[in-house]
Amino acid sequence: MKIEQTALKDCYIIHDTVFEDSRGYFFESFNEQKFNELTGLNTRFVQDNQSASTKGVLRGLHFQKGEHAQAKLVRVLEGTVLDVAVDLRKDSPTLGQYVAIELSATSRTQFFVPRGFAHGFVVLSERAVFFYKCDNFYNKQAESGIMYNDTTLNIDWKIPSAEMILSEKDQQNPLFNDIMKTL
Ligand SMILES: Cc1cn([C@H]2C[C@H](O)[C@@H](COP(=O)(O)OP(=O)(O)O[C@H]3O[C@H](C)C(=O)[C@H](O)[C@H]3O)O2)c(=O)[nH]c1=O
Repeated sequence: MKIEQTALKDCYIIHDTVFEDSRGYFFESFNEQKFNELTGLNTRFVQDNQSASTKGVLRGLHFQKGEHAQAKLVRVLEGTVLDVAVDLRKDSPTLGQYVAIELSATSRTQFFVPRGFAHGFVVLSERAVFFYKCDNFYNKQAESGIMYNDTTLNIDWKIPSAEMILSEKDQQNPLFNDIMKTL
């Protein structure tokens, strides 16, 4: 397992060590000791989530507020997505900046999104199965979001908005500048 820093503090790209042989492949998809040693964090994940989506589906940008904030370790089990993490940490010098990374079942790359970030992804392949570990439990009352096409964030999602499929909820997410007033 190797980790790669990003421009946003504590937001890491993880490259797993894959053992391939004539049968196929094996890799440790998560090892708490190695993860915390390499990141210097003390993360304990408590909930795993999985979703399947067709091409163009955009889930996000989502986050949970306050004490219910979640760090997420995300990866793709099938297909390809563009995954995006936005820094919402008020004291961060990179507040409002984002990292976008293509994750796929073939690359097996993982992406760690710390607490204090909004997170979302858009599906680039015909179908994608998305799996992620969370270090805090789901709390519906603490859920919040930001419009994916907020011009302040100016995220390049790589596909036209006309091709995107969003939930009713995600079509009505607040804007970054408005939500930051509530945090
Ligand atoms: C997130 C979550 C949802 N749910 C229920 C609530 C709804 O009845 C249903 C679908 O929820 P939602 O439409 O919010 O699912 P996504 O749009 O995939 O939401 C996720 O999207 C992006 C990618 C994220 O990073 C978040 O973890 C998460 O918000 O599952 C639960 O029961 N537990 C949960 O942890």
